[in-house]
Amino acid sequence: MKEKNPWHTPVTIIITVIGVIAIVALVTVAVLQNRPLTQKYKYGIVLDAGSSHTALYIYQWPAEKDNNTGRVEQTHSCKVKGPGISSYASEPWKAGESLKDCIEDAKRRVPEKRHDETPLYLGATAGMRLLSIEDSSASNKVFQAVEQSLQKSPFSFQGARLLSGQEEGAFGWVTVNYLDDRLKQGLETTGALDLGGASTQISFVSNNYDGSESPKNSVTFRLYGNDYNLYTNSFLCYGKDQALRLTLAQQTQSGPRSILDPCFHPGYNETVTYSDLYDSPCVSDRKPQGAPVTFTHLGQGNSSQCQDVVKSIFNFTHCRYTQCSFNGVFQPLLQGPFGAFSAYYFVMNFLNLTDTSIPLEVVRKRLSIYCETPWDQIKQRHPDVKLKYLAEYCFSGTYILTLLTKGYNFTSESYPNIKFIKKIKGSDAGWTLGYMLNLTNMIPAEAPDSPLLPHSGYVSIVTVITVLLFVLLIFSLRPFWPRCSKQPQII
Ligand SMILES: O=c1[nH]cnc2c1ncn2[C@@H]1O[C@H](COP(=O)(O)OP(=O)(O)O)[C@@H](O)[C@H]1O
Ligand SMILES: [Ca+2]
Repeated sequence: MKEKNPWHTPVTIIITVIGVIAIVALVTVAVLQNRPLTQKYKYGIVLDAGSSHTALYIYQWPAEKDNNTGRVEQTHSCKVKGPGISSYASEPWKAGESLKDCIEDAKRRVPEKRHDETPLYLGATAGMRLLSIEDSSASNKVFQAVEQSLQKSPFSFQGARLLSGQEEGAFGWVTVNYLDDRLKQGLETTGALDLGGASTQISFVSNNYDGSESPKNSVTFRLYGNDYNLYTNSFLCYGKDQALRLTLAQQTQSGPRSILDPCFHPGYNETVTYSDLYDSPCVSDRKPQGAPVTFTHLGQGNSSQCQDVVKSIFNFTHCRYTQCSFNGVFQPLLQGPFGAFSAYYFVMNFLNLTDTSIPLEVVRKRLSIYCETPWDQIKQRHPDVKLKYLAEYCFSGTYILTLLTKGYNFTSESYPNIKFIKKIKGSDAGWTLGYMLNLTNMIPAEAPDSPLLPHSGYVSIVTVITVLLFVLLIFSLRPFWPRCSKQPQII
């Protein structure tokens, strides 16, 4: 005789069907209710008005998560055509005009309905610092011109201002550590080395620095519940373009008609106007009297002499602190890893020297071979590179190595702690992101509460618990199950 399967009784079938429907309904509700809301983004725009050029950066972040780390990313950048805004001192309105193309570009990149709520900032660095020293009324006019132009944009313009060297250094450090997710996790931080055209910044956290020695170099932050005591210094006139002026001024003090420059390739030959060379507050007080109108700048390609010339622009004679970098500026002991960006990266990348596991001695040797290569050969090898950049890479490479080792005291042992970087996770390393995070209060002082589980973990746990409850329910109904007897049934 056939035994009747107890699972096939109407009661169990009904319980099972209801149970399955309940599970599906429960999980669906749980998933839908807690699903991350459809990704709506917010945007922010920062214009970096550097000494050599201006660049516009667009950042975006999920609208619901303003307070979470590692969520703001750069989606686009636009390079403004022409020179930096400080070059428009004699025709300020052109500084405003120059920004228009990149603003038009940004209007297309940011969804139209977000335009009026998107903050737009302009920060100017060392080029404008120099102009404000040289001619403060001209610098005010340039700021007025760019403000007028940016106010016309549909974005929420928050002002154009001059960043202090301290801010430039500190925001570069915030950017690097934010993008590396080091702040929220309270990890050891990365120092920031920024080389511009007119100034250069060094910023790092050192355990034996509490800010009491040379307070002007100290910036304190409380970020995500951690306190940071940052050392930062900006050297005005030690960006690579002004540093080149310093070495040329050094070589033209007697007002010669020509100089044989060890930092330029053999065969290099250009005419330079004295008034152009000395047209910067970094060198203007040293203009030789009675010099001719021009001098001939000849290349010699002698690396060791180039190192000597470059070294001579640093002053190591006085230090009223326990230790100094150069020019009497306090610097605590170097500590931890460093990210070196902007012109550090451009130059070392061109020279194929970004790999810092190559011993410093080998790096120096390769650079000297490069510097000694005749100018004609260099031009032939790099027909697509802008001649102004190409002519200066030997000087710039030598300057970078001298600044790092003689200036900041990196050694053969600590050199590998430096990484030459352009971008971190798709965003450019530089002060702009840190500046925007600060002005939009996007990094909280205290750690935000985070959900216990990620969304997927939450869904899995809800599902498992529901299934378990259902099985328990079935078993708890056992007394009501139809008897399943082994005895032959009477039909
Ligand atoms: O492709 C490149 N090769 C070499 N140098 C570059 C390249 N792009 C930018 N630079 C240099 O990077 C530096 C950027 O400085 P910036 O304009 O930000 O000045 P600042 O930070 O001192 O105000 C300038 O010296 C510029 O010439
Ligand atoms: Ca810069």
